Amino acid sequence: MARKVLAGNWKMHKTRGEARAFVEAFLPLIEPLAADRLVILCGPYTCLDILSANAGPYAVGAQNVHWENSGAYTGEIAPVMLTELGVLYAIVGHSERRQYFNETDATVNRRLKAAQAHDLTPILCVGESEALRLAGQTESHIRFQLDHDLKDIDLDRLIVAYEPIWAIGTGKTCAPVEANRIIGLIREHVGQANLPVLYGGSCNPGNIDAIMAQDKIDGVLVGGASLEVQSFARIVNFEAVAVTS
Ligand SMILES: O=C[C@H](O)COP(=O)(O)O
Repeated sequence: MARKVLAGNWKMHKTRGEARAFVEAFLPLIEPLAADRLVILCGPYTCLDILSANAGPYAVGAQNVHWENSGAYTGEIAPVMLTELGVLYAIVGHSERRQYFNETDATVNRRLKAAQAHDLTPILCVGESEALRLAGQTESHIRFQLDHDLKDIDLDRLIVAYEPIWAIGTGKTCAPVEANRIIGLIREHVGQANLPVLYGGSCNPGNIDAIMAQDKIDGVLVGGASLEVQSFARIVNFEAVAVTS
């Protein structure tokens, strides 16, 4: 049985001390972890060793990864620097990277390849802006991203996250039924029946059960609500409920 993925993306939050305090308080709330769940904590680079020291009930992820293993790339992080710290996953192509740091589908593709070459499982983020959604271009935009980002990528070692940009950090969650529909389209377009596809965008303790009740959603990528211990623990401990409509 494929495990449900509950991934927290701390973005540029938490000092080392704060990360240590989070883990100490978090572990008792999620252990013993149900066998059908995989928890991933994607902290800032400066916290990865702290997260790794306590890994087991959860796995450690990074928020990006470069395509070279060394070189004159100021501010970047190499795959081997992450694996040396026990990192197993790396978010690639997050909309904040695309929006603020000029990530393109070409660089996203290079990062995905490098991650896989070094046994990091990438979590590729795709999703449309509000303008694209209003223009009726959600599906075509996502298909374009997938076609370019996933060129020559091993589809057996990949997680995709559908993150509508208009739902990120806004409190405007995509309706679970609609997220389920888009996630179904993503899996179909990629052509990999067992591809894990997550939803991301204003997930919180109040909506997690409804999101996880959808049949095509394999988990969530959580930003703001993963920063607070009780909140992320409630998300990890989501209650599986049957879809009624
Ligand atoms: O990577 C996480 C997403 O950007 C979602 O962030 P959010 O849960 O704060 O909306």
